[in-house]
Amino acid sequence: MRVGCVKEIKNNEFRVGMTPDNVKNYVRAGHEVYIERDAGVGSGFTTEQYEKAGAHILDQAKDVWDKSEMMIKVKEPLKEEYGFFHEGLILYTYLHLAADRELMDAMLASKVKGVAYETLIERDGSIPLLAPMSQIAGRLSIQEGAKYLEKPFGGSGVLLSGVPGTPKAKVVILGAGSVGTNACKIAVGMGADVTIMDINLKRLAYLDDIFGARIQTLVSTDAAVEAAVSNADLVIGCVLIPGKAAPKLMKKEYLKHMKPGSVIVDVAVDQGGCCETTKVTYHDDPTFVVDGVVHYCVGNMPGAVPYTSTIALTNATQSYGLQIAAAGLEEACRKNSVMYSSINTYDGMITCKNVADSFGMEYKDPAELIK
Ligand SMILES: NC(=O)C1=CN([C@@H]2O[C@H](COP(=O)(O)OP(=O)(O)OC[C@H]3O[C@@H](n4cnc5c(N)ncnc54)[C@H](O)[C@@H]3O)[C@@H](O)[C@H]2O)C=CC1
Ligand SMILES: CC(=O)C(=O)O
Repeated sequence: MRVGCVKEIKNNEFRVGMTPDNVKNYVRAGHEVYIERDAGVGSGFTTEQYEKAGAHILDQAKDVWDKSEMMIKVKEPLKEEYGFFHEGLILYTYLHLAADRELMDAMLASKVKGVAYETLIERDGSIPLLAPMSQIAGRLSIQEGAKYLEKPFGGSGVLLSGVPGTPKAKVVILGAGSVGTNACKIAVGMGADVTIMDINLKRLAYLDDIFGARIQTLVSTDAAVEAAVSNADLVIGCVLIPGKAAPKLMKKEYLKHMKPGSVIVDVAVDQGGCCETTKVTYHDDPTFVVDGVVHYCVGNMPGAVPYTSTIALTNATQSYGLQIAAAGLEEACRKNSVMYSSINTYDGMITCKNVADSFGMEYKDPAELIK
């Protein structure tokens, strides 16, 4: 298969979809790989390394898109890239379509086969292509939250750990999945007073086993969320229903009961966010204030640590990518049926139920389309 990888063009996005090591493995498997010049420099990989690994280097992104039967990216394509779509192209990347109607319409119109990292669900319920970035975003969420609690950054001036004789900061984490668990780990490590909430009792039991008496676990109900966040210094929003727009657990009215200068990091912003007041921000201007509460809503948080993120992401994406390249998307799904869950658009149809439901549109079962 002809496989391509372009430089990411999202604001302050330095990750790349393939490393030189990945290129080597695709080439070894008999595929042709096309890389845009300088695609990997932000992550520390030179064009010479890609060339040495066996890639064809092209100067223009358009040429890479044109050559590719499968495009391996990190972030959802931006408007400037929609014109490069062509019928039958396999687009293997994060898509987050429930939060991006325009992208979905462009993919349907051009009959792109959209394979979304974030909806590939393994038999045990895990989301292996989302997990590594969730681990990173979860850890970063506390780092960023701690920074924006500092007075010069608009925060209330609370140190997460406190010091002997002062209160610790109260951190409330909404969602106890990959992001939540990693946020919890760092917040506990930094000595904060941590509460983590979820609707999944098994997840709460797991965290209780891991962290013991160092954290408070709570079932997430409207009343429990309202009570917990009204005392919080830092709220991390990280709930997910794969493919769907995030549920709005944090109502605007709750902000009035929060302390001025407290901080919300809405990691779930890529699925529309779990706060009513969330709007997308970027690394170059990551925060805004509503009712005295600082909001950090960056949709590509791992892009800030591209060296770690690119390696972590491609460690996970390579094996599924190689399966697609070897057999074609259809045969790869027949051989490994979990891959159906990753197909969001196919031949002009929406093939992820939660994406279709988010827009009230028709859903087609990919397993029926690809027999
Ligand atoms: N902004 C960024 O840069 C990044 C954002 N993310 C996003 O973070 C979000 C969370 O991802 P993961 O932790 O990997 O997902 P996950 O599936 O591991 O965890 C989500 C948790 O939310 C819980 N949940 C669902 N509905 C809930 C509700 N009503 N109340 C309380 N809990 C509820 C689920 O039970 C689950 O435990 C996703 O939207 C993901 O795309 C992930 C990585 C980077
Ligand atoms: C999950 C995602 O969208 C990201 O890592 O940017």
